[in-house]
Amino acid sequence: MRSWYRQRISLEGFWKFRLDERDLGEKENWYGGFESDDVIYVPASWNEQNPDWDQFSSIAWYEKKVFINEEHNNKEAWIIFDGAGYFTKVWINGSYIGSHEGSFTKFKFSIKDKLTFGDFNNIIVRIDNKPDVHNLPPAKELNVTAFDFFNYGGIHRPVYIELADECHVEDLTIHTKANGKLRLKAEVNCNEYDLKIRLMDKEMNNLILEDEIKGAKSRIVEYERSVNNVKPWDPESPNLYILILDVYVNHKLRDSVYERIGFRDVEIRNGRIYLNNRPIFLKGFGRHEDFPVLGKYMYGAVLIRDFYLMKKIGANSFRTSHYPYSDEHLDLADELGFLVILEPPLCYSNINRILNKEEIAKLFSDERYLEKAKSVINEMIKQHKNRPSVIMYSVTNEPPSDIPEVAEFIRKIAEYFKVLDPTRGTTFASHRSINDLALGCVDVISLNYYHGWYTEWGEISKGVSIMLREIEEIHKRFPDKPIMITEFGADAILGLHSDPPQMWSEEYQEEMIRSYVETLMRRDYIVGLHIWNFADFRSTQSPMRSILNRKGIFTRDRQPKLSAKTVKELYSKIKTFLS
Ligand SMILES: Cc1cc(=O)oc2cc(O[C@@H]3O[C@H](C(=O)O)[C@@H](O)[C@H](O)[C@H]3O)ccc12
Repeated sequence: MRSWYRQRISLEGFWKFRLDERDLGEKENWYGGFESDDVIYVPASWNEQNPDWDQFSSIAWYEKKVFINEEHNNKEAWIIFDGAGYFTKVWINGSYIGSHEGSFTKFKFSIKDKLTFGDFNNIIVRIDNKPDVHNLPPAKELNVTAFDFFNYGGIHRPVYIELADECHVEDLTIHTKANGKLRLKAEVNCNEYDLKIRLMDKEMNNLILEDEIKGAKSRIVEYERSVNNVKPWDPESPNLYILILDVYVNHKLRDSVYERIGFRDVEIRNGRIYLNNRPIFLKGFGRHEDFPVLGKYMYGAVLIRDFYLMKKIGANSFRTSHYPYSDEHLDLADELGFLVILEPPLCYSNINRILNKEEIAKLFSDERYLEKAKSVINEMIKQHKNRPSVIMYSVTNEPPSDIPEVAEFIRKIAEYFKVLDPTRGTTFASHRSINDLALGCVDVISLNYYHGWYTEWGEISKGVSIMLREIEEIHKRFPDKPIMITEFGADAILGLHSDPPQMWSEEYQEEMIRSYVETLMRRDYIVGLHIWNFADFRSTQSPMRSILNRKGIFTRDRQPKLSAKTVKELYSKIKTFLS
């Protein structure tokens, strides 16, 4: 939910910063203000802003003074973090405001009672980024993690103060259909009010629908209408509309919020994914939010480059591997017509590095762990539920679901997704292949394969035959479920060449991607291919990685490797709509 009406005070810029490795800050009352000569920029992770902070994965404090005008007195005020973590605590003017766990979802705290209007206010943020096996995703040490990406810490995404009238919209859920059906559910914090609903084209030139609900008294208002002549949203024509909701009390405007929506249908049936009643093929990438110096912040210009590169290469989709991406990231997907598989930060690729089988079974059977997973899923869906680009949820990445307790966990969270959002399908990225016990719990089977890299290394064709045999076996077991390959690829160091193609060379990566795509693109039960990865990204230090994971077909600074040209050629042969 967004607003042009509410006022926002950006807290982007330089903040005072202090490392607190020994956890002294709370005992020494740093929340009232602290001494430090260090400066940091927000938004961006802390690690690469100073080489001395690069390997720092503990507690750090941020401080910034902000002037709040007298005119905002009596308003509702929130401090909103688009993403910070892992564990964030906030104080204003020495008073504790609240805490939040998790780095990749938006969270906010009401601060109106703590602000001083017409004066400066001191904002203090404490971030604890210590690895922990109970974190989502789990980690034991900076370089011993269940996930294959760098454990960046800090205020990674924008933070701001938002001011609204006491009488305001709390939440807005919008459901649409390609035939113009529009359903809306608003949660309004107000006693008696009128609502004005407007639908406009994306450019805001034409008013398509205007309606009113007079004399509403309840907190929840539902509305349904059929809109004539809407243009459906799809990757070829990503037609967006703006839905505006105004709240009036005694004819006076008190709040106005909006969403950018698209009219589209997604269905999974008969072994296919249908968009607007037409079967589709997902061609694209697993991605990361990762960029030099910025860490986990994706600057708008970098996102623009990424989306134009993805378009140029013929991709139509991506997965938010392995955590929900920023609003800006998904705004561009809505705008440029990318189909998104949205994934929460439940990533377990290397969990056996940090827990044994019994410990894994115990963790995944723990009710508190399930509740924590549900909580982050809830936040993720709340934030991105109205996006036309999001067509499906990947409930987890590479869980050890050959263990019955883990399969049961997946069944429960897949069910929870349906409770929160029955309009979208579910999948999860499995790397247990034929041994996975949870493949039947989701609508689409997604498989990650590295035969030819982690196994059958140096022997691509042997790897491809094994992969194909396993997929065919899975298809036999689940003949009605669509299958997509959510990860396949090989590391390549830019400029490393080899004839014949050998591992780590650009030629080996090119041959591996070509072999996988050419083998899989013509099987009619395969509904998507996502190459791992769009671009090189930073990972944990290990003998398996050379600072970066090099499976990108672009480098970390977005220059093409040899395989980029091949992917363009291959993807041009696959149509988005299969009929
Ligand atoms: C050691 C290993 C073997 C294997 O067969 O698969 C596999 C998968 C791993 O993680 C996934 O693959 C990507 C990669 O290794 O490049 C990761 O970057 C991605 O996040 C994972 O989904 C790791 C290790 C292995």
